[in-house]
Amino acid sequence: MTQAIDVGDEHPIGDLTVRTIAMPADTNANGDIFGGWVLSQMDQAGGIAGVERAQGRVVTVAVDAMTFIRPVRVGDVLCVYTRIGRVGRTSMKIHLEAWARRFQTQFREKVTEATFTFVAIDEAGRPRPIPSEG
Ligand SMILES: CC(=O)SCCNC(=O)CCNC(=O)[C@H](O)C(C)(C)COP(=O)(O)OP(=O)(O)OC[C@H]1O[C@@H](n2cnc3c(N)ncnc32)[C@H](O)[C@@H]1OP(=O)(O)O
Repeated sequence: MTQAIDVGDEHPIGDLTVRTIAMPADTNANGDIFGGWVLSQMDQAGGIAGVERAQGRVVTVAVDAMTFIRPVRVGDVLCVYTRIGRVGRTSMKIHLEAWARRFQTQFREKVTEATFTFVAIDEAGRPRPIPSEG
């Protein structure tokens, strides 16, 4: 695979957690990809990072500062990067960035960013303490 070229001065921050392709079924009436589809990919990426950090089941409790910066189009490869932020007793903030590698090009652009809060839960769905790292 050829190296991506980031458009502008910014580069992705965090671990690449989800990488997927935007398909025609995910479009809105404008022909662009639904914001909800992108949000869903970010939620899944946050869930993966959250389960790893919390060593078990987590749920999304809040989505903050969701910003849609640029549209995603059919054929773009969506790459979601995650970074664990503040960890509380049972909850944690996960910072997410989604970048689109434009269809059949090397160019990659940041399309969305957000901070999600996940809560670690037990088998009964009740909050449980997040283990310390390591
Ligand atoms: C509706 C849906 O389907 S959304 C998609 C999937 N998500 C879900 O189903 C989650 C539904 N929500 C829940 O099950 C519950 O709200 C739970 C289990 C997440 C939390 O239950 P609560 O009774 O609110 O727990 P509690 O008040 O003890 O809070 C637990 C932690 O979450 C944090 N928290 C609760 N609500 C919020 C919020 N709106 N924003 C940020 N953090 C929050 C608390 O500060 C606490 O963090 P800490 O332990 O690190 O200090």
